[in-house]
Amino acid sequence: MTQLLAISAGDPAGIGPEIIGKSWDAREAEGLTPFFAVGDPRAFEAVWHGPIEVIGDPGEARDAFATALPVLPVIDSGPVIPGEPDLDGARCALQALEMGVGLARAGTACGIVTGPISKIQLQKVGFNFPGQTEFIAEACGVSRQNVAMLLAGPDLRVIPITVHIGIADVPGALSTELIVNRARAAAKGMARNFGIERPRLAIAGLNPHAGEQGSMGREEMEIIQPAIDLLRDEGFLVAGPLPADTMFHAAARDRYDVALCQYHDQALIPVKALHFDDAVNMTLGLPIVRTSPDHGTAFDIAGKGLASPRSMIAAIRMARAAWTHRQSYEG
Ligand SMILES: NC(=O)C1=CN([C@@H]2O[C@H](COP(=O)(O)OP(=O)(O)OC[C@H]3O[C@@H](n4cnc5c(N)ncnc54)[C@H](O)[C@@H]3O)[C@@H](O)[C@H]2O)C=CC1
Ligand SMILES: NCC(=O)COP(=O)(O)O
Repeated sequence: MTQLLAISAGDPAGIGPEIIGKSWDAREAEGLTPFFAVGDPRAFEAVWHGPIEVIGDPGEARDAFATALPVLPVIDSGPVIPGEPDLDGARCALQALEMGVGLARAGTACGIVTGPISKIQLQKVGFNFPGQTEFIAEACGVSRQNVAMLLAGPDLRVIPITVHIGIADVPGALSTELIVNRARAAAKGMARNFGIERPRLAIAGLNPHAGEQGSMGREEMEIIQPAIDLLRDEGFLVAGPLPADTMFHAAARDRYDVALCQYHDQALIPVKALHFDDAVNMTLGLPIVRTSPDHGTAFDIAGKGLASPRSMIAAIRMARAAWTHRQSYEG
């Protein structure tokens, strides 16, 4: 029997508990695969009025799911004030993440959907990672160079090659090796999680007009084109380096399955402009399925009942679909 999905609640003062509760409300209308939450039950009670069943073991979640949101409890986060994050809440978010990843790695859950955390809050309690992506990679024994952060919406999939670093550090962080590693993770991840056997990769330039033959920057000639040549030698279908300003309109998007972009906002601006409501963040290159909504903690609206569960629902759906694709990919 397929195990249930684990959903870590994220920061208890953010919108994670509300969108998980709303996803449970929508379980029948949306045909969602059963799931259980990992977090502080009080964080759910503070923002959502649906039924909760505290479980002692993921094995209890299947029966509970029909009538209540099953919650596997973590340490008590203390009083939860939506929109006001604190260190107890950050510890609680970290424990939920650790437990959820552990359950997915053990096969006790069929994958993990991570609720939004505040990176700065987590770092205050000793979390020494740029984000959940790198934490999960390390927990799974995979180098952070060999995973790829995919943001996927109905009409566009993107991967940032450099991720959570300052823009001034981007040129120095780019290397032919990094681009090749991300592209390999992208290609394998498309086959394994989406059933796209020979994905078409598009790789963006860094500079205006993709450098215009070196007149506006040399990274395309010295770093990006050599990566593309290596990837083509390995048999991958790769276009690029493409000028970033003309690769995201509708006709251009039809020519590739996933776009690899040189830095965070080059990738995330187009996908969030098109699909903020229902894009999903998936980590490619892991032995486990991991998805997440595309948005953050939204402390500004937490506890007001305004949070949309659309991206969380899409993340639940994508995790389950990826799990199914993996069964046939891995035989
Ligand atoms: N996967 C994750 O855990 C992510 C975490 N973050 C963290 O979130 C925190 C806040 O980041 P921001 O840049 O402010 O981005 P954000 O996504 O939290 O919020 C941006 C804007 O979108 C709105 N919004 C976000 N999700 C919404 C939803 N489901 N329904 C309705 N409105 C929604 C917010 O109210 C806000 O106005 C940061 O600490 C960041 O580290 C950001 C992105 C992803
Ligand atoms: N901007 C995307 C993002 O912050 C995702 O971070 P994470 O999934 O690595 O925590």
